[in-house]
Formats: sequence, structure tokens, C-alpha cells
Amino acid sequence: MTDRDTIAAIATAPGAGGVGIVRLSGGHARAIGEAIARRTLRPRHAHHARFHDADGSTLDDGIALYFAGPASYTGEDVVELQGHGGVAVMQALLARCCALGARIARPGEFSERAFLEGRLDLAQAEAVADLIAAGDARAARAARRALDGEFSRRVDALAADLLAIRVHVEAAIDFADEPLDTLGGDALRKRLAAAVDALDALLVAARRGRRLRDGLHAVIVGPPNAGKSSLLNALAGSDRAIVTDIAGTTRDLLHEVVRIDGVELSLVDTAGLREGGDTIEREGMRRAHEELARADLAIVVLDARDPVAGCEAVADAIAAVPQRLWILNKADLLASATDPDASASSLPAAIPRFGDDRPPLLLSALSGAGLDGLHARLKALAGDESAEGTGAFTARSRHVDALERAAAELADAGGHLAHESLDLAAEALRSAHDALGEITGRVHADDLLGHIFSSFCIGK
Ligand SMILES: Nc1nc2c(ncn2[C@@H]2O[C@H](COP(=O)(O)OP(=O)(O)OP(=O)(O)O)[C@@H](O)[C@H]2O)c(=O)[nH]1
Ligand SMILES: [K+]
Ligand SMILES: [Mg+2]
Repeated sequence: MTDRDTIAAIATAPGAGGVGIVRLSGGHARAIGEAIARRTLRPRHAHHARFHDADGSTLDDGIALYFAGPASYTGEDVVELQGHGGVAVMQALLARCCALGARIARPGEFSERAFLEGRLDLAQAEAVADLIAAGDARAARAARRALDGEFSRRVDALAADLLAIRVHVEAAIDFADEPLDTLGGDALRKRLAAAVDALDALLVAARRGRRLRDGLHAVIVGPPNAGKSSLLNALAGSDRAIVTDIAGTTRDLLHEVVRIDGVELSLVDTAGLREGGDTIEREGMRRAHEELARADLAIVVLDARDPVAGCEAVADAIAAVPQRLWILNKADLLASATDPDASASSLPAAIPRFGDDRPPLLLSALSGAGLDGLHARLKALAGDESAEGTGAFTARSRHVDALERAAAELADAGGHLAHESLDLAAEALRSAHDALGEITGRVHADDLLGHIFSSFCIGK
């Protein structure tokens, strides 16, 4: 154990609750807990006790728990004082801990210590925060898997492969006079190819994990007045966005998180795309383009009475988005009595679709007709990649970035190896290896740690 100071925090959510917990970690945790409970605390025993103030008066009564390090969440001595979950009671208990020598913990400091003491790796510590923040049951299950080390194990396995490859390359450098083929060059290239495949698969899984953590990010786009804001309101079930018959009503981005049958989805309404517009509207369109660059899905809203014209306005903007969902809105205004719930596949196929886009959905944001079909489509899009039993885990942009860097370095290493430039190959392999180490924190910069843990909640 190190000589770090002892930290304390209210570990339960702020506000009134049946039970509230003050948690302590560090070398003095036990002494502080025993001074407050006025009794000896045995490890892993629930002690019913009065919690005392300095003058001997009772602050509260409840359960005191002591976990001796290193077998604790942080790896240090940990004490939990479980009292009544009132704001004043908890604050008084925390103040007493501080008077006895503890310091108030920074957000995430308990998890940071767990990482520094080797109880969790960095990806697992992040999974703790993701589990707490999970907005739906699937995200929570995926965070749980990351916390159990599912992601870290795959990263570590890949890092071990890279290490073996590096050792082979470094050894070959020592025999630089010999051609690589006499030094097991063929086996080396095969090994590298296998590592590239494993990394690609991990990258796909991590991108899926990021979607699980952050929810599917869908951006509503289309020409002005197509009914984008009306659709956002229909999906949100409230009048979030201003709707008028004036083209160019929406200028700023409008973010809304919606939940469809327990599946979370982040939606953004955007300014209608068209040529021209005033300064404000053009800024709105610029923001729409920027948002599309981060989108998993573009929900393209067109006026069912004239879809082709609207399509031209948006085609370029949506081409690079991974997935598109086409909507023909204002079905209620179509001359023929088309049944909105029927598939729109019978409509003129003038809509330029990309790749394997499904046929457009015909609906009315105003009347709500056809919305059920949209719900089902959205739920499938948000949910299919995270099907149960696939071992899906949560991941963050930080992880995806590191894996992308590792993949680029491995590709370079392959090129250098093909040219028998062993020094350059060794350098690229080392960079790839380091990038993987950043994910689990085996390689890290201190400011990275501060950045990661400061986004946690206090008491975790
Ligand atoms: N009849 C009918 N009118 C609709 C429907 N959806 C939207 N509208 C109307 O179309 C007009 C434009 O709707 P908005 O939701 O503001 O359209 P928008 O695409 O957000 O427009 P901008 O923000 O200006 O780009 C409003 O008058 C809406 O009431 C629909 O399904 N049927
Ligand atoms: K409008
Ligand atoms: Mg709008």
C-alpha cells in the first residue's frame, strides 16, 4: 500500500434516500471509521453502530463495514458508513470524516486508485463509469461485460501476439546480413496477417461497443419544410422543436434522446438543406453537415408529394453516413388514398438509394400514421448490432481511436516487412503495441488518467 492520503465521499446519489453511504479509502480509513463508530471494525463484518460527532453526540446510526486492502474496491483499506440517506445527515458524516483527517475525494478518485493499485485496468475502470451511466438495459449489460474484462482480454491477447512478432523482428535485425526468408520470414508475415485480422475484428466490436455506450446517433436531414422538426416531435412525444410553415424555421441543432421499447437513440434535428438562405440559415446548414459527419444514421425526410427535388438537395450530404433511413412524409396530403401503413415500395423508385438501403417509409408526422413502422425500423437499426449473446461490450471513442492507430501502424509494418526494412517495421510494431497499451492503461500519460477519471461521478 502507498502513503496516499485518505479520501472520503458520499457514494450514494445526492438527495433523500432510505440509505446513504459515506465511503472512505486510504491508510486512515479504518481509524477514522473506528473513531466515528467507537468500536473496533473487523474486516468484512457488518457492525451496527452509532456514528458519533466530536462531542460524543450521535450523528446517525447504521452499519459500518471495513474492507482491508488489498482485497477491496480500491485495493486500499476501505470503510463504508451506511446511514440514513438524508442530505444533512450525509453531509455531517462526511464533515466528521474530514475533521478526522480524510479529504473529500475528486470525481472518479476511488476508481482511479483501483486502477493505480492494479485492481482494474483502464478499460475496466471506464466500464464502471459506463455501467453507472448506462441509459438502457443493453448498455448496462455491455458495460458489465467490459467491466468483467471481456474487452481487455481481447486487447491483451492481441498485444501478446504483437509482442511475439516484435521479438521475431528484433531478432532478425541482429542477423541483418541474412535474407528474411531464411529467418522465418514466411511465418512472420503469416503471423502479422493474423494479427491484422484480429485487430480488424476487434475494431468492429469496439465501434459497436461505442454505439452501445453512446446510443445510435441519428441525424434528421432533408430539404426545408419536409417535416423534420415535426418528425422529431412525433418521436420525442412532445413539442420539442418549433414547427411552422416557413421554410428555414430550424437553424440550430436540436438534440433529443428518445427511447423506443427500452432502446436508447440520440436524435438531432437540423436546418433544412437548400441553396442560398440568409447568414443564419447558412450557418445552420454548416452545422447540419458537421453533425452528419458524426452520424451513425441519417434519417432523410422528404415531402412525399415531391421527393425527387428534395433528394437532390441532400444527396451529397448523406452519401458518407454509414446508414440511411428514407422517409416520405406528409402521406396525408397525397392525392390518392394511399395507406400509409403499407410499404412505400410501390412509389416511383426515383429516390437515389445507396448500397443496401431499404425502401422508404411512407408516413405522416402530423397525423402519426405510419409511425409504428418507423419505430420498428429504428429499433431494429439501434438494436440489431447489439444482439444478445454476441459478447458485446461497451467501448469509447478513445478506444476506437487507439485501435485505428494500431491498425494503421500494423499496415505500415506489413509494408516495411515486404521491403525487408526491418528497422522501420520494428518501429511501426512498437507504436501499434503502445497504442493497444493505452486502452488498458499499461502505457499511459498522467494527463490522460486525469482526463478520464474526472468525468466519473463523485464517490466512484
Ligand atoms: N399535412 C402535413 N403537414 C405536415 C406534416 N409534417 C409536417 N407538416 C407541416 O409542414 C410544415 C413544415 O414542418 P416542419 O416540421 O417545420 O418542417 P422542417 O422540415 O423542420 O422545416 P425547416 O426547419 O424549415 O427546414 C409545417 O406547417 C408542418 O405542420 C405531415 O405529415 N402532414
Ligand atoms: K418549417
Ligand atoms: Mg425544422
